[in-house]
Amino acid sequence: MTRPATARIALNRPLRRLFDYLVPAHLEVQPGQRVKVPFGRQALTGLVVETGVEPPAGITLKPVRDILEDWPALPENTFRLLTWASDYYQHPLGECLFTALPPALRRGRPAHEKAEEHWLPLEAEVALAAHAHKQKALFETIKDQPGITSSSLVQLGYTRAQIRNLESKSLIAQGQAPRQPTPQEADELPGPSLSPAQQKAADQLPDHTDQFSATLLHGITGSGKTELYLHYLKSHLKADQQALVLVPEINLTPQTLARFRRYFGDRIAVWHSALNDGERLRTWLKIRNGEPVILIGTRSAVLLPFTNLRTLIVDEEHDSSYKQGDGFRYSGRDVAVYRAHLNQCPVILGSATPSLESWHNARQGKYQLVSLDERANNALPPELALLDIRSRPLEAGLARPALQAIKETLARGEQALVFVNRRGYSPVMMCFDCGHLEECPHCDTRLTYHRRDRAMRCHHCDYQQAASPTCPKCESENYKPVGQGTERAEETLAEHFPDTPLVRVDRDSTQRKGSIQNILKRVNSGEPCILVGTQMLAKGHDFPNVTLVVVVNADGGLFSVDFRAPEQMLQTLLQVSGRAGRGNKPGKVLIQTCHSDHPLLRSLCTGNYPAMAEQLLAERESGQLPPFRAMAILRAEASTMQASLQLLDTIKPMTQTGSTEVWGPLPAVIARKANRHRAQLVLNSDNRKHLNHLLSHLCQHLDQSKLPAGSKWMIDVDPQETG
Ligand SMILES: Nc1ncnc2c1ncn2[C@@H]1O[C@H](COP(=O)(O)OP(=O)(O)OP(=O)(O)O)[C@@H](O)[C@H]1O
Ligand SMILES: [Zn+2]
Repeated sequence: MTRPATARIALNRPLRRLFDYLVPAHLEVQPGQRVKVPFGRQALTGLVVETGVEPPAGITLKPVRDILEDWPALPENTFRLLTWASDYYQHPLGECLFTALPPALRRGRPAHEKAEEHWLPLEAEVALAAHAHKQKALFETIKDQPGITSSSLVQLGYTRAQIRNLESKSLIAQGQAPRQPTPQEADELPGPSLSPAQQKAADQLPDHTDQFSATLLHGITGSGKTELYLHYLKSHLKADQQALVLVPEINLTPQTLARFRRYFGDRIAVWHSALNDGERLRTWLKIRNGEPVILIGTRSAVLLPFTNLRTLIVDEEHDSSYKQGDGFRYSGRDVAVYRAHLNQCPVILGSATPSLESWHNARQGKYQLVSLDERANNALPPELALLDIRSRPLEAGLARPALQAIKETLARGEQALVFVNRRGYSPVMMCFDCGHLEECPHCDTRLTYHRRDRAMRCHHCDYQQAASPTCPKCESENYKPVGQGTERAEETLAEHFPDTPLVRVDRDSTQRKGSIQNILKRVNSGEPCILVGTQMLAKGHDFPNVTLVVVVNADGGLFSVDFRAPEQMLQTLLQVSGRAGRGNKPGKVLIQTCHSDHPLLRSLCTGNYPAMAEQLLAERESGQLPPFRAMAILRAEASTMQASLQLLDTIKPMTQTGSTEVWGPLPAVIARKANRHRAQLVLNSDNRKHLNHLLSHLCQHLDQSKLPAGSKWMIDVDPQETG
C-alpha cells in the first residue's frame, strides 16, 4: 500500500506548532504554497511547510480542502529567511511566515489584482451648487492628482457615492494619469555627479552584486548618503534585478521619493504602513513576480518575497524603529544582513551615527567601513555648543541666549529648529500646595497635559481624562504644569516671535494623512520660521535654510537605567544637530543642559562620532554588555507583580547554564502598564548559539506548561529597550 500524501501546514496563529493534513489525490502542493484547510469549524488559510511527512500514529488526518494558487506564495529563499528568523527570534513560525503576505492574501483572497478605477477631471473648473463643498473638494483633489484611484479617494475621506455623483455629472471620467518615465527613459537622465569625497567613498563600495558583502557607510550628516545609494544602484544593479532600500518610517518623505524616482522612474515602488490593502497586494505581486523593482520601504519590506534581490541598503541603520517592539520582535536591519548573506549579495548600512553593534562589527572586520566625512555642496559641519542652564532664568524652558540666537537667525531671514523630547504641553501637572502629581490610574506613569484639547493623557495606554484647572486632591489653584512639551515651547515662542510662523512637528500634529507632507513643503519653501518638534524632526530631513538648532534639554539620557540610553541620546542629538547648516550658510547648535561638565556632552561637542562610539564601546565591554555578549529578555506579565515575579522565579533555574548569566527577576522600569504588572529576566551569554538553544528549549517547556490564569510571557532577542 502506498502511503497517502500528506502536508505539514503553518497557520497564522500564535502557536508554536504546525498541523498535518492529507493531500487529496487531485491536488498537488509544495512548500510555501497557500491552501485552505479545515480547522475546528472554520476554514483557514494555511501555508505549506513540508510535504510527505509521517503523521503521528493513530491520528486520522483531515484533508486539505483546496489550493489557493498553484505556485508558492513564498519562494524558497524567502521561506528559508523566515524560518531562520522564527528560530532566531523565538517567534511561532506560522505568524512569521504570514507577515510576508499582504493582508488580502492572509485572509485567503485571490492573488491577483482587482482592477482599480483611476479618475481624471473633464473640466478645468466646476460649477456646483454653493453648498456642495464635499463635491467641490473631491473635484479639486482629482484635479490635483489626476489618475488617483477610488480607494485612495476613500482613504482621504470621500465616499464612492460622491465619486459616482461627479461621474454622472460628466465632471470626471475614468482614465490613467500621464505615465512616469520608464526605466529606459530614466536611464537617459544624467546620473548624480558625485563630489570628490563622495566619489572616493563610492570607489570603496562593493564591486560585485553576486557575492555577500556587508559595508558600513559612515557618512556625517548632510554628506549625501542618498546620492551615494543612487549612484551605487545606478552603476551596479542590472536592468532585471531587484533592490531594497530600507528607511525609518518618517524618512519616506516625498523629497526622498522624488530623488529616487528622478533616476529610476517607474522602477521605484514603496512599502509602508499607510498603504491600503489594494496597494499592498499590487506591490507584493510585483515583487513576487520578480519585476525589477527598487523597493523603498520600512521595516517589514525586508520580509517580502523577492525573487531576484541583488542589493540591500539600510538607511539610518542605527534607528530604533527597525526593531519591532511587539509580537514578532525582529530587527529589520539584522534580517537584511542575514538576507544578503542568504542571497549572496551586498548589503550597505548607512548612518551618520552607526549603532554600536555595527560599529563593533566594522572594527572586527566583519563589515567593511567606508567613511564620508565631508558635507556635500561644500557645507560645513555645524558648530555645537553647550548652554548651561543651572543658574539662568528660563522662559518656559528657554534660556535668554537661546532666545537671542533664535532672534538673530530670524533677522537674517533663516530658520530655527527647537528640539523638545516630549509632545504635549507638559509632562507633569503638580500641585504646589499639597504636592499632588496626577498619575495614570492604569500605569505607573504621570499623565501628560495636552493644553490644546484640555486633556490629561497617558502616553503608555489609551487613558485620558479632562484636565482640571485646580488640584484634583486639595482643590488648590496652585496647580501648575512642570517641564516642557512641544505645545508649551510653541506657546512661549509664539509670544516672543508673534510675527514669525511656527511649525510644530510631533505625533499629534502629524496624525492626519498628508499633514507631514504639507509641513515639509512649507519648511522647504525657505521662509523664515521656527520649527518645534520631537524626534520626528531629528531624522533624515534636509532643510537647507535651517541654520540654528536649539536643544531644550539634553539631560534625559544621561542617568537612565537603560544601558542603551547614552548611545541613543548621542545619536538623537547628533542627528538633530545635523539639520543645521546643510545649505550654503553655516549652522550652529545650542544644547541646553544642567550638566555641562558631563564627559558625554563634552565629547558630543567635538562632533566626532567615531571617538564617542569607541568610548561607549569600551564601557559596554567592561560591563559585558551587547555587542560583547548576546542578550535576550524574558518578560512576564500578570495581574499582580507577585504573580509575574513568581512565574520568572520558576523559570530561572532552567536558564542557569554555564555560558549564561542571568539577572533578575526584577520589575520593569514602568512596572505597571495598562493594569498589567511586568517583570523581566535578562539573559546574557558569550555564546549566541547556546543562548538560542536555551531559549528554544524554554519556549517548548513554557508552551507545554500550564500558566496561572492571566499570566503571559514573551521573549525579546537583542532587545532595544531593556528597562
Ligand atoms: N554630489 C552632490 N551634488 C550636489 N548636491 C548634493 C550632492 N550630494 C548631496 N547633495 C545634496 O546635499 C544635501 C544632503 O544630502 P543627503 O540628504 O543625501 O545627506 P545625508 O547624508 O543623507 O544626510 P543625513 O544623514 O543628515 O540625513 C541634499 O540636499 C542633497 O541634494
Ligand atoms: Zn496609562
